[in-house]
Amino acid sequence: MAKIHTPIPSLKLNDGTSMPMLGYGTGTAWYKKTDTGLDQACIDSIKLAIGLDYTHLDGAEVYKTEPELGIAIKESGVPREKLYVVTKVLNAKEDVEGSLKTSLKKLQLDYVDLYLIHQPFWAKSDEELQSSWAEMEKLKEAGLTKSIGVSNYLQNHLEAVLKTAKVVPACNQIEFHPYLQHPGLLDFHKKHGIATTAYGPLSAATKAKPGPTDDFLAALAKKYAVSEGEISLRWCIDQDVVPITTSGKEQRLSDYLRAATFKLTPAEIKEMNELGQQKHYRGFWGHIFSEDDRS
Ligand SMILES: NC(=O)C1=CN([C@@H]2O[C@H](COP(=O)(O)OP(=O)(O)OC[C@H]3O[C@@H](n4cnc5c(N)ncnc54)[C@H](O)[C@@H]3O)[C@@H](O)[C@H]2O)C=CC1
Ligand SMILES: O=CCc1c[nH]c2ccccc12
Repeated sequence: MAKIHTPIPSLKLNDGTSMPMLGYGTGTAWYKKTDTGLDQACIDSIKLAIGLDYTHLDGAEVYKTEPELGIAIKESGVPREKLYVVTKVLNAKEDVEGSLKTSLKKLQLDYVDLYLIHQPFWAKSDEELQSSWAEMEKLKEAGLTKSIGVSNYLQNHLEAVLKTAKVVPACNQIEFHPYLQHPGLLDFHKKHGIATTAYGPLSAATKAKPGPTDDFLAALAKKYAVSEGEISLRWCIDQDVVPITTSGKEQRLSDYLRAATFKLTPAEIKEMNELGQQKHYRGFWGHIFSEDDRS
């Protein structure tokens, strides 16, 4: 398949590093409940994504796909430094350094670009959030990761971390789409220089349908001659949010790169946001977040 050569833009993070503004995720479509051995389809899909020019690769220890990610990176032939590799520790109460070292071994890498605490819900107190963050700071200092960040943190979790942090989290990876816009949390991120990365970015165009954005998504897709998925990705990028998507389908992966080829107008973003606010949808962690956690 021919490559689309409009480069994916990068977002400058608060530690001076740059993050490619479209990620390929190895979680939802490839997640293994139990360790069933290497998944060749997952390896092939990651290699395909890298071949298409996806450089931002999102993993996590809990997905059990780090070995596949490591093999795909090796076999892709793309130099390590051209890739942006992310992984996550699920429960930062335990040995965070040991978790990262295990992940690096599985990934066959010396360092990751970004290491995230996957979620804050293991912590029973602010002190636990703060001491786990201090452990993350040591990993950055040791060069095992270029950047450190968090995922699924609410404003109160970030406030606790920031009280004692020497390094401000580089990003917070959250579920983000028109039906889950977190306006308060995004303002807080901006105020503190924390980048937002988005999982579930396609939700309004896929599993959260039908909904109030349906007609507008369709109209924008027609206007820009792209799919509703690409509109959803661009809606993130135009708000400085980095979407992480995934697909086992080559055509979809290739098409998503067209999100780099156009720009929504401020009026279109405003209208999408207003329509999206008429519905609430959360696809992940719903058993843990309360219905009030929409900020
Ligand atoms: N930090 C966290 O707690 C979480 C992180 N993630 C990360 O984000 C990545 C992407 O998350 P997703 O929710 O999968 O992102 P997404 O919203 O981009 O959805 C991608 C899924 O939608 C499906 N899809 C695409 N086009 C479609 C269409 N036209 N009709 C129907 N279905 C379609 C794809 O097959 C794929 O399974 C994960 O792989 C993982 O790396 C995901 C969930 C939670
Ligand atoms: O990262 C979020 C999605 C996900 C996929 N598999 C698991 C297992 C445990 C927590 C979250 C997830």
